[in-house]
Amino acid sequence: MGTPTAGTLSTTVPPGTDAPVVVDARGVARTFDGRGVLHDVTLQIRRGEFVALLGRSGSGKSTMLRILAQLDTEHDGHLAVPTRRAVAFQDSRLLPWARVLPNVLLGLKDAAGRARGEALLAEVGLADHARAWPKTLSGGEQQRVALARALARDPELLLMDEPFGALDALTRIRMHRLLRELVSRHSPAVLLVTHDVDEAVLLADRVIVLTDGRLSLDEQVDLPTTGRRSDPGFTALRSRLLTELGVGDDDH
Ligand SMILES: Nc1ncnc2c1ncn2[C@@H]1O[C@H](COP(=O)(O)OP(=O)(O)OP(=O)(O)O)[C@@H](O)[C@H]1O
Repeated sequence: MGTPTAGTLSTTVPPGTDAPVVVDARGVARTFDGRGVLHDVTLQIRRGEFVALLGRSGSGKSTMLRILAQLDTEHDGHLAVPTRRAVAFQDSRLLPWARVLPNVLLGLKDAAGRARGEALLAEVGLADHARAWPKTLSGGEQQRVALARALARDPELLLMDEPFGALDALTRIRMHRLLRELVSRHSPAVLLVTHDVDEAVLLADRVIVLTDGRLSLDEQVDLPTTGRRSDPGFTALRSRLLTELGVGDDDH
């Protein structure tokens, strides 16, 4: 159970969870031009755990994600992450000169990988768009392809940075549903960076908050997976998180 604290919080896993640790970050710190952006971040994520990372703009969320993705290795502290990891960003980053299926299969060399890629494209409902060019797809469809591409790598760790940030509200709801299905089927550990408190509480098993580069809250989401929004605990947790982010309920 997490408790809001002012200083650095060492994150722990729920009691009784004995799944192996897939992300082990201890005392991670990052400075840019002498300015501290992340300070002493300690975070463990276990196999199959879905963690949402919230924080105000500039709190260091994307910096943390880039470090976990090892796109940024210029940090201090200890970090262990699995080799099999995948990243999805707000823009789908599909290669414009390759059709949809080749985008999903990019870098997958063996037959099993290619079969997994084709199956994933079907799972995101886009098998009939296999030969389409990315630019002919809607934003939501492009994100579905990006998800298929990420999961085709059979990642132990799926890192997502505001993947639904540019989508309209209805498409976002459909993407939430799809992501939940995909994650329960493929069980990667997930770190989802989001601005959206509702998205975090709807999707995650655990929510963490970065405040000025420090983990300031770490809380299990103890809510049923279906009908979550209508559970009384939903509003309570949402409200605690908004307070932690410095936004009153009335402002939202
Ligand atoms: N490559 C960089 N060079 C210099 N400063 C950087 C660099 N990357 C990030 N920063 C700074 O680090 C701080 C945290 O940035 P970061 O992108 O991690 O925040 P964030 O929480 O993801 O914000 P947002 O929600 O607005 O995307 C910001 O002040 C940003 O300007």
